[in-house]
Amino acid sequence: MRVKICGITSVDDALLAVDAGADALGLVFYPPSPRNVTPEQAAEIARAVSPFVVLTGLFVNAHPEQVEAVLQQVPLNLLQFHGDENAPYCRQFRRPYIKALRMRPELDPVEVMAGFPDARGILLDAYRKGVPGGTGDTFDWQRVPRDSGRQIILAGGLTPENVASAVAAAHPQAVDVSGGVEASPGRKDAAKVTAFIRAARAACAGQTELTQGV
Ligand SMILES: O=C(O)c1ccccc1N[C@@H]1O[C@H](COP(=O)(O)O)[C@@H](O)[C@H]1O
Repeated sequence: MRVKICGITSVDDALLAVDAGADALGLVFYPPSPRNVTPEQAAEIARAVSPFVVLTGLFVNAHPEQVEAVLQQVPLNLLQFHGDENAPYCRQFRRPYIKALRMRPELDPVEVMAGFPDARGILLDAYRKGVPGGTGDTFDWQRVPRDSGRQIILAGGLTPENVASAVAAAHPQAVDVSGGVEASPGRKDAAKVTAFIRAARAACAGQTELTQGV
C-alpha cells in the first residue's frame, strides 16, 4: 500500500508527511485551490525532502506552457492531471503521469482508463460539479474496478477514520488524501497524517493476511 499526501504547501508539512511514512507528496499548481503553491515554494520543498520520495505535481487543465515552466524549476518525479486532459495532452511532457478520473455516476472507469494506456496509474476521485478535486467528498467504493491490471489510486474524502473501510472495499494499490489530514485548508495535521498512513497500511496488511490464510 502506497500513500500520497497531497496539497503540501510548506517544508514543515512535507517533512512531517515523510517522517510519518508517506511515499509521495502532492504539490498543487492550480491557483484557485487553497493548497496552490508557486514554483518557488515547490522548489524549496523539493530541496528539503529525500530524493526517494515521489514528488508529484498536480495540474488542472493547465496550459502546456505553465506545466513546462514548472518543470523547468521543480524536479517533479510524476505529473498528476486532474482535469479534462486527454492522453495526447498528458504524454506531451514525456514524464511519468497519473490521470485522475472523477467518478460521475455515468462514468465507466474501465472504459475511460483504457484511453490512457501509458498512464502510470489511474486516480479515482469523487465527482462534484464545477469543482475539479480536493472536495472532501467520497464516492461508492464498490465502483472501483477489480483486477484491472492498472495501478489504482483511491482518493476522495479519505480520512484516518474511513481509509481502512475504503481499502477493504476497493482494494486499491495506493491511496491519496488531502483535506482529510488537514488542520485547516492548506495546513497538515501531524497526528492525522500519522493516523492515516498507519490505518491505510494496517488495512492492507490485514487483507494480505486474510488472502494468505495467516
Ligand atoms: O487538493 C486540491 O485542492 C485539489 C484541487 C484541484 C484538483 C485536485 C485537488 N486535490 C486532489 O483531490 C483529491 C481528493 O482530495 P480530498 O482528499 O478529497 O481533499 C486528491 O487526489 C487530491 O490530490
